[in-house]
Amino acid sequence: MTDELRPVHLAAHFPGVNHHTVWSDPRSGSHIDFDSFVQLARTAERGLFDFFFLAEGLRLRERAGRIHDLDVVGRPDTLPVLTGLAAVTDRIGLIGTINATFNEPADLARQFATLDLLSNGRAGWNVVTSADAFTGENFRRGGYLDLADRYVRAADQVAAVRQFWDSRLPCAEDLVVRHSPQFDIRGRFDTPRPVQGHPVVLQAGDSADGRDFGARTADGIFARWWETAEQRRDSYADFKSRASGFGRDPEHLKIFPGVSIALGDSQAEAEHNDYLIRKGQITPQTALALLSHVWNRDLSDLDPDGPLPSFDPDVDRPALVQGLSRRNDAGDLAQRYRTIAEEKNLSIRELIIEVSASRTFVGTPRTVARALSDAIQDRQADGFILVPHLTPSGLDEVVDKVVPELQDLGVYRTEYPGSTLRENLGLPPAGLLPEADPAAHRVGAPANERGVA
Ligand SMILES: Cc1cc2nc3c(=O)[nH]c(=O)nc-3n(C[C@H](O)[C@H](O)[C@H](O)COP(=O)(O)O)c2cc1C
Repeated sequence: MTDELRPVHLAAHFPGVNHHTVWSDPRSGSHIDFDSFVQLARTAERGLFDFFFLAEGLRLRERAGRIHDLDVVGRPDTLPVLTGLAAVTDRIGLIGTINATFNEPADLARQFATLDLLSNGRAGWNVVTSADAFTGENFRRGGYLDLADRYVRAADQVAAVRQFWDSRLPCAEDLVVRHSPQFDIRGRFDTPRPVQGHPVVLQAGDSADGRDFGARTADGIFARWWETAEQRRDSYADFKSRASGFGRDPEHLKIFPGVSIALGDSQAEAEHNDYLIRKGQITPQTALALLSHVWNRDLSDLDPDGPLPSFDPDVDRPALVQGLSRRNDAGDLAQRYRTIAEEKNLSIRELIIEVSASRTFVGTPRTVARALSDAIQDRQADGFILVPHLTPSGLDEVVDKVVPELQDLGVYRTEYPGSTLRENLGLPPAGLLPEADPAAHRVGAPANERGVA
């Protein structure tokens, strides 16, 4: 890799509860069969991606009290899937999104330590707060936790989990004690220490509190990909300066926005393909569902090929769509939609297709590789989480055609540089690392063998 150029990192997002999949494409496969997870993860590993990524949706979305019939209907639980993938992959990182709101530190610490052990140091946890009461109703405590407390608990949760990871084998010295507003723990950890010391922690959540939490605590951010280059630079710089403000080296906080790629043999063909993909994603019903979310009104009776509604969004009533972050900027967004629709004479569906374009890199493998690299050199991101429009074959072309171009540009690895996810991401060691001597893990080994002073 060329020294002066910043490297491009890539990750693979397995599509979940969303409208990214083009179901009308005959190549669309199952989002539930384990074979689909295996195929996508192995493709990403062939492309030397840093990690395979699973988002989390703990409750199917609903609109006006009914299941959102355009979503994938459920999916297998994150950690068992990643654990299964650990057995059929060798080098790629495995990052799972798990909320910090409804779980207990001892459980999370055991689960991610185990994934790290079984994958030989490839585990990562994407921390989300998912604190809407609707999701919370699935759990023992009901709605649970005001918005204002979400990140208080998340910070406490991650700190407690790391405390467990840092504790050693059962012995008197290693009581895990934590008395905090969220937890009252006096326990012991029964899982061997993670290979990475601390598995990698990402964070997703974009409010000021969310950004502060991520900048203070995480190794990386699953970030939004803003519409303009200036917004992306600002957002990137904001995360980095928050990290510096917390006394951290900003290079140790990696920014990974989620983006898509549409390819063609010429720019014109790529643009045509991109339009077909977005048209396949934004079906007439999806267009109306997305507009209903912004307007906070049920607009399913409108004509998707007709104009935007003349009335304004209803920002005062309870959220119509449950399980999806509410648009706090609905008034401004509706105004923007109107301006674009009027300027370009677009129907509802055409407008939603138009505004969904900003997340996609469109071009030939060569121009897309250059654009990805340019965004990294321009400090808009440190890497990308690629969201394919097809499962499980949606990254084949990227790996076969874009990765070699990135390598040609001198911005992409030709082999994995390390053996752990932390090493491959260029992150420093964290937490207590296990002793080289496996006997040190033996229960009953003398304290000095276990490294306990
Ligand atoms: C890029 C991104 C990805 C997210 N992915 C998930 C997810 O997979 N599961 C989930 O429950 N919440 C997810 N969230 C929601 C956040 O955890 C959080 O609940 C939400 O963004 C509201 O917090 P905020 O006000 O700090 O943004 C995601 C948020 C962002 C910005």
